[in-house]
Order: sequence, then C-alpha cells, then structure tokens
Amino acid sequence: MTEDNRTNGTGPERSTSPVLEASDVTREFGDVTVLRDVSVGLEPGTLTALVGPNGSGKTTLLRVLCGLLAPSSGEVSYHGPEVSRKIGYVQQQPAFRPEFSVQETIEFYTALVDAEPEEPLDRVGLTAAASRRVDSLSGGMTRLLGVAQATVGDPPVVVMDEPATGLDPGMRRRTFEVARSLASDGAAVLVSSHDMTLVEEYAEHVLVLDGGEVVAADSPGALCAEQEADSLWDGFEDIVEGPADELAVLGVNR
Ligand SMILES: Nc1ncnc2c1ncn2[C@@H]1O[C@H](COP(=O)(O)OP(=O)(O)OP(=O)(O)O)[C@@H](O)[C@H]1O
Repeated sequence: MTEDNRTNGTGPERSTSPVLEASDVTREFGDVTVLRDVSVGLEPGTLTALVGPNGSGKTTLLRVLCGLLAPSSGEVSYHGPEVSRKIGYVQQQPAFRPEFSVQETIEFYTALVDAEPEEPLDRVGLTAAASRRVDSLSGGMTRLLGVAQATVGDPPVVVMDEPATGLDPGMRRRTFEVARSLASDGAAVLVSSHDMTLVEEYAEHVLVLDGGEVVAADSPGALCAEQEADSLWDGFEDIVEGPADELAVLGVNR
C-alpha cells in the first residue's frame, strides 16, 4: 500500500495522556506466562490495533485491560472521566439471551446507562433486523450486535476482540469504520485483528504482541518504514519470531 492511499499511516498528533494504561503487566496461567511485562497506553481519539499470531496473548491482554482478568503482577489504571460506563467490550464470541429480539437486547443495555437504543443499532447497520430473535441471527450479525452493545452509553474506552472475524468483506470494513468513527468522536479504541490490510488502512497505532510480549508499537507507516516493508503484513512477518503460518503454543513450543 502506498502512502497516498493509507488512511491513517501516521495519524493525527498523539496526545501524551492515556485514558487506560497497563504497566508492567504479567499474567500467568499455572506455570505458563501468557503476558510478560506488558506496558501499553490507550489514548483518547485514537484507534489502536492489537495484532499478533494465534495464541500470542491478545485476548488475555484485552481481558486484563477491561478488568475481566486480574494481572498476576503489574497494574491497569483508568484515567478517564467518571462516567457510568467506562469501558465497552466486544468479546470474541458475543452471546446474548437467545429468546430476546435484537431490539430487546440493546434496550436491556441502554436501560442500564439511560441511553437510546436507536444509535447503537444504526451504527452497525442492524436497524432492519431489530425485530429478529437473537437465536435467528447469523454469526456475523451476532458479532455486530456485540459491537453495538459495546458502544452503548458512549464509553471513553472501547475494546473489541476480533470484531471483524467471520464477517463478509463489506461488513469487516464496516466494523473498522465503526471503530474509526468512535475514535474520531474521542474514544480510545482498541481492536484486535488478523486483518492486516484493514489495520493498515484504519489504525493510527499498532501494537504487535508475540509470545506474550509487545515486540513493536508504532503507526502502520512507521512500522513498515522500520522493517523496510511494502505492507504491514510484510512488516509483521519480519517482526514476529518464527513463521507466521505456524501456531505458537506458549508453554509448549515457545
Ligand atoms: N484460562 C486459561 N488457562 C490456561 N491457558 C490459557 C487460558 N487462557 C488463555 N490461555 C493460553 O494463553 C495463550 C494465549 O491465549 P489468547 O487467547 O490470549 O491468545 P490470542 O492471541 O487471543 O489467540 P487467537 O488469535 O487465537 O484468538 C494460549 O496459549 C492459551 O492457550
């Protein structure tokens, strides 16, 4: 990809004040260390992408950042406004009450923070499916409902775990557009993804996780320049240890 058609190669000037910060976070499961001394900061108005091979610790890091998992050592601190919902989270496989309609589902979440249900559904293009039961949705639509619920109440931090996986190309792009527009509205947005093309196009900042460690963190353009790579995918292959097409199992072959 050339600099000309890269939407956010360098991004706007970055502020120096993260709204959510992990400092020296280590997380162990039994005797396996899945995250090792990870320090990251999420800044308001910035779309950050988290990339890394399968099993590199992305979901674990996202769950630690959201407070769903406690770090074994280190700490996560929130420095944003005191609002009723600080962090919206899209888990990798969102699950909702199957007998609820899409509308009832989103109303359940909007009632918790006194928000309107129309905007979150409209944002992800699910308005036309509002009367559908959750158990009649496709996997991709369920994921979009997950994205919609994560944006309810406009939390200052939105964390999405592979929101584009399993969606068709148009909808994959739409999830990144949603992430982009949330960041443009001022949120600190963190999206994990294996789609380097969309990451390169939409993210201002990229964190590369490999073997539970942050091995690179920069704008897509700077990462490509550092690696003398023509694309983020080429740069990524150079950055991560081992072949990118081989599964690294922490505690087994890593
Ligand atoms: N609860 C757990 N108990 C033991 N090991 C775990 C647990 N959760 C995750 N792991 C291990 O931690 C490592 C990282 O898993 P994680 O799901 O964070 O990776 P990931 O980068 O999100 O992978 P993917 O891209 O495949 O979704 C893996 O080796 C996984 O087996």
